[in-house]
Amino acid sequence: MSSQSAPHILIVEARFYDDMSDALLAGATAALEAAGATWEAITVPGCLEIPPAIAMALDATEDGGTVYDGFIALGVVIRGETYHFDIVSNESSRGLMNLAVSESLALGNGIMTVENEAQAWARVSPDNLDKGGFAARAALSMIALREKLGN
Ligand SMILES: Nc1c(NC[C@H](O)[C@H](O)[C@H](O)CO)[nH]c(=O)[nH]c1=O
Ligand SMILES: CC(=O)[C@@H](O)COP(=O)(O)O
Repeated sequence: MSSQSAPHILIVEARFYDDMSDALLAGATAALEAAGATWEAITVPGCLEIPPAIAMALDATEDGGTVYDGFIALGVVIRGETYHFDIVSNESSRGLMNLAVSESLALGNGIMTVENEAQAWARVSPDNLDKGGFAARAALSMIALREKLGN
């Protein structure tokens, strides 16, 4: 991205909880639009699918597809009765971190890993902790950093 053009962001949202996903997306897009960034969003079933979706987008870019200056991962993981919470939480985070480091991605991680719905709502709501907006601002900050570093 040249310093004159607006950053273009890919939002990958896991709509496991539709209403909470709406809140995260509202916060993230409000932050992007406030910064003058453009964005597009794709949806995956759950947070485990977010890292491979980003990898697919990167592959498509290499094949002449859309260039994304940054990425935002949005989702909610709520602990249930089994170890699956740990798998979904830890593996989605590991996948995102592996991609971000290996591909030098400007990535904001807006995946909430919480114990219950009350904790989730406090974090997804744009008029509360607004973690969707925070993830968007993190991605934008990393784009600016990458520009400053010259790559
Ligand atoms: N329990 C939650 C999941 N589980 C689904 C996985 O993310 C994945 O889609 C499935 O294992 C098929 O590969 N996903 C969430 O995003 N949030 C949850 O609370
Ligand atoms: C985080 C999850 O995968 C969770 O929703 C699954 O619930 P459970 O552990 O009760 O199967």
